[in-house]
Amino acid sequence: MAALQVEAIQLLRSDTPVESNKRAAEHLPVQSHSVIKKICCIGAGYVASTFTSPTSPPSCPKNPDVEVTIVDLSERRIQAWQSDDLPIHEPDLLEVVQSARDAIIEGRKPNLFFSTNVDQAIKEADCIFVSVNTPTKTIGRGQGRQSEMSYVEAAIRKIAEVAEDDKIIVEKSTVPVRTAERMREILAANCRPGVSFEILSNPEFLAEGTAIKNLLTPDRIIIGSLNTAAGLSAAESLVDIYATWVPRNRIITMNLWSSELAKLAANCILAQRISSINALSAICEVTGADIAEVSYACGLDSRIGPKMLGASVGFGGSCLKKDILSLAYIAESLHLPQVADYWRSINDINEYQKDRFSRRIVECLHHSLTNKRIAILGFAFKKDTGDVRESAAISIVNDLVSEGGSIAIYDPKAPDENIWYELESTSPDIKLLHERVTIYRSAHEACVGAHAVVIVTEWDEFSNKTKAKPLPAVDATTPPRTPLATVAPQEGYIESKETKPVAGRVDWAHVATVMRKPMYIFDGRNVIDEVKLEAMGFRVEGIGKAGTVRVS
Ligand SMILES: NC(=O)C1=CN([C@@H]2O[C@H](COP(=O)(O)OP(=O)(O)OC[C@H]3O[C@@H](n4cnc5c(N)ncnc54)[C@H](O)[C@@H]3O)[C@@H](O)[C@H]2O)C=CC1
Ligand SMILES: O=C(O)[C@H]1O[C@H](OP(=O)(O)OP(=O)(O)OC[C@H]2O[C@@H](n3ccc(=O)[nH]c3=O)[C@H](O)[C@@H]2O)[C@H](O)[C@@H](O)[C@@H]1O
Repeated sequence: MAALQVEAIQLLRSDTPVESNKRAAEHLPVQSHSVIKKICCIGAGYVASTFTSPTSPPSCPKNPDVEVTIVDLSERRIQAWQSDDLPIHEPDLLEVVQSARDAIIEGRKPNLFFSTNVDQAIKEADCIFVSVNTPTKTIGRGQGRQSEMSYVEAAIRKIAEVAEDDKIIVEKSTVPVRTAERMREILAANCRPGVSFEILSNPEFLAEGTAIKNLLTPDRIIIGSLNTAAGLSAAESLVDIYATWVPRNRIITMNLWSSELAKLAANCILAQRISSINALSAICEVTGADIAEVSYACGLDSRIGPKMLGASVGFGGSCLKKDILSLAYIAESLHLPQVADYWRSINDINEYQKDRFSRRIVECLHHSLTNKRIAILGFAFKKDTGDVRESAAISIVNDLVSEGGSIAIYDPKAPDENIWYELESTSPDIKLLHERVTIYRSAHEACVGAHAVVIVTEWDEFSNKTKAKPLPAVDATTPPRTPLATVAPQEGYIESKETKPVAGRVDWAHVATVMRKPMYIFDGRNVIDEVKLEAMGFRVEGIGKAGTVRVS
């Protein structure tokens, strides 16, 4: 039997019948539920940032008695969480963590702890969040396509091994649908006699760069459970925790499998919107349509909405690509090849977008980068994070190095070691990479002697647009007075009459004095007001805007 078929049968095999979507709450006797007092979060990565605040004052004064211990196998990560040099860059995160640390000084009971003592934290907790990484597999069957579940499995085995009493286990990591069933099998086979576990799904929807905002005012909290009395009771215990700061109507309980799948679905739909607009950007570049205006026009339809429609050099980050791969693999395992192809095409367009951008740079620079210096502004996969995982910058730098260019990188937050790690693990020639690539401490330094500047991340400091209040809501019955062409569609931006450089931002007039001529800017994020910069002598090539060359 084909391997995939076996897997499909395994995936569909169910020791318990597939629970119906209808909540059983109204059919089951109302049970009292336990009160969660001690939480353990396994995995001290990005998602752990969501555990730093809500259960600790002042953000949530109603939860002062709930203790949270965040554990990790990595001593280095835990030490960083305990210092002022946190392991991740996230706006407002340090203040939140410091506020929890200030508890003792202010006479409050400390309730946020970081530790490498995983066993002890598991033993003491009544609720354990599994927040470990689930990257795409790099070895074995399903490599490059399937989610690597070994970290989740190790965490579950550890819980089974050390737990001495009943626990609620919460899937916080993004996992394939029906993972909870596999967890249940592992727990049942390995736990101590008399100990029982209830598994909930509570996917995380934070976006990096806005983690604290998403935490404090989430669009929704999803809690999935089995439709059993014990499952519903565990879900209610978790609802109680969130309900101390999230309005009750935003906390949605549902069937376990729906919750697991909803997380993957949400990321795939978000990525699908970006690939849709990026596919349209290619049409804009050859027709004279402007992707910013197209996106704005589409986003005004209330059924579509304006978010996640920003054309770009391609989406990055640790999750969108891998979650699409995971969903496609699940579809394939379920013998739904058309469904798998549909989702994979979203990643295909993303690769195409990155490749098109690299080729456009090379073609504009007369098909050769030999003896040419290219400044790369931004290496993180988006602004307000230092995370470089799957950033579009990785393939662009590798492409430009292989074309003979010398590359000068600047990013305000991405750690040098992470930039090197990503480049080295994808480079076809590491020696050449080190000969050709240098990382600089400022955008101005990186631009000295450059033949071209490539903006890969939309950090505010690279933009020459003035950030202003969002555009007023449009009354559908009255046409806007401002002609569309002068309304910048990116949320929160309007055209500025400002000509002087804004403090803390790149001084493009200065950059014009240090670059080689002709001066190209390849704006992979459309953060540049090209009219102003072209007046200074730059040639600006934006995404989805008619440019010098046609790249298909
Ligand atoms: N990064 C993000 O913004 C979001 C991530 N997610 C999902 O959340 C999960 C975690 O993501 P990140 O926080 O980005 O991962 P990460 O890679 O930043 O952190 C995971 C941490 O788990 C630790 N770990 C792995 N196995 C362990 C074990 N057995 N015991 C103790 N610690 C262990 C690792 O050392 C690492 O520090 C993934 O499934 C991801 O898809 C979901 C929403 C947002
Ligand atoms: O599961 C996850 O990890 C998270 O993945 C994404 O969050 P994140 O990857 O942090 O950031 P996004 O804001 O979604 O951006 C992803 C990529 O798309 C790009 N993007 C975003 C928006 C847009 O309009 N255009 C665009 O190209 C960004 O620059 C970035 O490279 C989702 O937005 C979160 O809801 C989800 O929880």
